[in-house]
Amino acid sequence: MTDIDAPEAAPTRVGDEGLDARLVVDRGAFRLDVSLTAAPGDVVALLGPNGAGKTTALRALAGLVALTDGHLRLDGAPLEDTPPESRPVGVVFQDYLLFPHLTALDNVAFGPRCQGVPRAEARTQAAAWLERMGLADHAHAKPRRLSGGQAQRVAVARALATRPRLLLLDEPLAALDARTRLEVRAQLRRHLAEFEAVAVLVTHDPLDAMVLADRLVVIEHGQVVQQGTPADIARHPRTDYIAQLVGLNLYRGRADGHAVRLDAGPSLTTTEELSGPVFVAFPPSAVTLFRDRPTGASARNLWRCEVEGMETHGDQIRADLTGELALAADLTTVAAAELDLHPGAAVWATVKATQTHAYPA
Ligand SMILES: Nc1ncnc2c1ncn2[C@@H]1O[C@H](COP(=O)(O)OP(=O)(O)OP(=O)(O)O)[C@@H](O)[C@H]1O
Repeated sequence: MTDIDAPEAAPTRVGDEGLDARLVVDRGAFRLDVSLTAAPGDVVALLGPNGAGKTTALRALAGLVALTDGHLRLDGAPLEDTPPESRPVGVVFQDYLLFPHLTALDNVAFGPRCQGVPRAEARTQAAAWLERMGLADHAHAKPRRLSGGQAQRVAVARALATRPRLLLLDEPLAALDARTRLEVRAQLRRHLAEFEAVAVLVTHDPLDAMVLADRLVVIEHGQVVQQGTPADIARHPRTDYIAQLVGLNLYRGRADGHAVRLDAGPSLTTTEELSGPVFVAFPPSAVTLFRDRPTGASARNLWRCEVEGMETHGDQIRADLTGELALAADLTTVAAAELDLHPGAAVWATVKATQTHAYPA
């Protein structure tokens, strides 16, 4: 076909390379309806609260639950009717599910063996994967002799050894203690960066998602509520769940120049000049609290509140406030003691316009 014959507005076929899916799954009263596209090399994190549907989405991609509706294409090939074991998909489960009676090497060789690779060749490939994962010394260890971090890497090697076109990771770091997690997270990031096909991971942990993924897809109640780069989402959260996740106070309102009339009641002054529906966000650390109405302070961004609850984070205290405006405020334990903060205490809360950030809703 010449260029002249080419249809002018041919839609870009995302699905020809990489993942193109609309996953509709009914589970009793719950309906998952999530569209996902990703190019080879992309690492996508599905993030969301408990029961949002993340695992259901992953299981639908793996073929472990059937689609009620929608489609699933990988590199242009429809997969809806392909049984799980025949899909070019590698899965790393939360608890790794290594075969306890096989060595690390044989666990990893298992995948290529199932694909018909002769035994000796499968073991050579497995040894190379373990070497890449820094596990050459543990090739002959059984899973019970491996640490959590090592078992996790064997599970990743096992999934990668089948050369999947789609790698699925279900809470890949959840079983690890905090210190191991830090180390394994960094290693996993490197391996995912080298992986040339699509990777989709499910996590509760915003830090895992932000470190490991190029793109976050946030799911709530079975639907995608926001997607974008981690930086985008952290800057411009569009739901309460995401705002909490990234540690911001978030409000909806209507802007008229620098003034935003919040849906929650009061007005707020921002540095941005906008008009129409907006979000306004600011971090809890931007809030200053007073017991008495600050004298000489302008009435702008000053609200009468009451302390509803307090939580300690290291030497910081996060106070949850209700009243004219519900907000979270961070202050040092010293400041909290000086203010004699306690649940039920009446306070004045203020935030500088320069510390707020408004963006179109
Ligand atoms: N086997 C099942 N039968 C019926 N409903 C189910 C089944 N498994 C999950 N659900 C429902 O589907 C919804 C989504 O569950 P899912 O496990 O996908 O959420 P999730 O986002 O992975 O949650 P979590 O973070 O808690 O693992 C929930 O409301 C759950 O009750």
